[in-house]
Amino acid sequence: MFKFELYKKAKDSKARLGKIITDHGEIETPIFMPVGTRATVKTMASEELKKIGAQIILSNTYHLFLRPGSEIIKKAGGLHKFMHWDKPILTDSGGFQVFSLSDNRKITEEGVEFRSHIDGSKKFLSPEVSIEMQNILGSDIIMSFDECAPYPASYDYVEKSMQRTLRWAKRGKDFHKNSDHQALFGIIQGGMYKDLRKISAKEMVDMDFPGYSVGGLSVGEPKEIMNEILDYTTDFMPENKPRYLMGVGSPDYLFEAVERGIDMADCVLPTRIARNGSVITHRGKLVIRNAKYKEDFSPLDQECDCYVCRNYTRAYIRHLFNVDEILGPRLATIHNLYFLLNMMENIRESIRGDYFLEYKNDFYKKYGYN
Ligand SMILES: C=CCOC(=O)Nc1nc2cc3[nH]c(NC)nc3cc2c(=O)[nH]1
Ligand SMILES: [Zn+2]
Repeated sequence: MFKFELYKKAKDSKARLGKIITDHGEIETPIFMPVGTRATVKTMASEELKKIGAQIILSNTYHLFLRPGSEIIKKAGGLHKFMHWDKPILTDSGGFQVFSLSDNRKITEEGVEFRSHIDGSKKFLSPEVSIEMQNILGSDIIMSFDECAPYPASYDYVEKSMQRTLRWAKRGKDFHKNSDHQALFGIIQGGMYKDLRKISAKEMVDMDFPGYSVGGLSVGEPKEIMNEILDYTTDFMPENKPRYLMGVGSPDYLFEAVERGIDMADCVLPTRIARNGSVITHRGKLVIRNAKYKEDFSPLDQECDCYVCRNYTRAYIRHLFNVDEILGPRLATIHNLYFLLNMMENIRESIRGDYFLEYKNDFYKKYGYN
């Protein structure tokens, strides 16, 4: 099943409190979703993800389509069993990955021909192939096959791309049979052009998807433009369905998205920067390899109660990175994920108690945002 319950709308912004109910459990929103590109949130076992409070994780259809391939996932009984994760999973359509990972691709009305970035072999993705693969993965939320227009892009290019993405969405919806167990989201495109965003949103809403994403953002555009387009677009999205913004994951971008009515977000950032020693704390980001932490026996973040901050010191974690010990990236990943998941819990509390904007401003001041 798939249901979204809207609990509360903030008084001071478009922030809202909700709950998504799926076959594999419930998700309190607003939510941050850790990314597990190749059926693993890098360095994390699924039990550890549960312990730090992850309610839902992402995985990428494009990558799993190439390796291990749909046959093996099918034999494993689907992605939940394959990776031993029994909570909700969201998979992408493969669109964004094809456009960002493989070169010499050819986009036609039918779909996208491309060469695998692994072995250069010819591959083809289309709305139907993408839905079929996501059906095999068995994820609880699946995405329409779309084109994320590059930034910058001409009005004409974005208009044609957005119209094709609408036709692709319709084909995917008609092809998808398992909608009681796998909710197919529509993806609103339209680049940085408000009139195209309005058309895309209205046409997508007319197709009556159970949830919607705002695509084509966080692609290098200035933050102000992203916020303006996002604020404009969410006004055309139904209140009673989840709203998902892809590719957003630093504290400020998450606050700004929630403030503009977003319920779900994902990003590789917190786990990617953790692996090279960048740690998110309440006082800003710190680079743990820095020599100044050599004899600093305090926790990564004084105000964090995660497993790492309760048991390990900056000096020790700096040492691990300094000698390239694999425990270093693991501890930094646990902390960064916990930090964002816990921040989202605090955001939900602040909406519940009608002090979201105060919480945001306090957080920004301490973090050192302008
Ligand atoms: C993974 C989620 C499911 O999304 C899709 O199946 N398609 C899709 N993914 C995106 C991912 C993005 N990441 C960023 N910045 C890091 N911008 C993004 C934009 C899109 C987009 O327009 N479409
Ligand atoms: Zn911590």
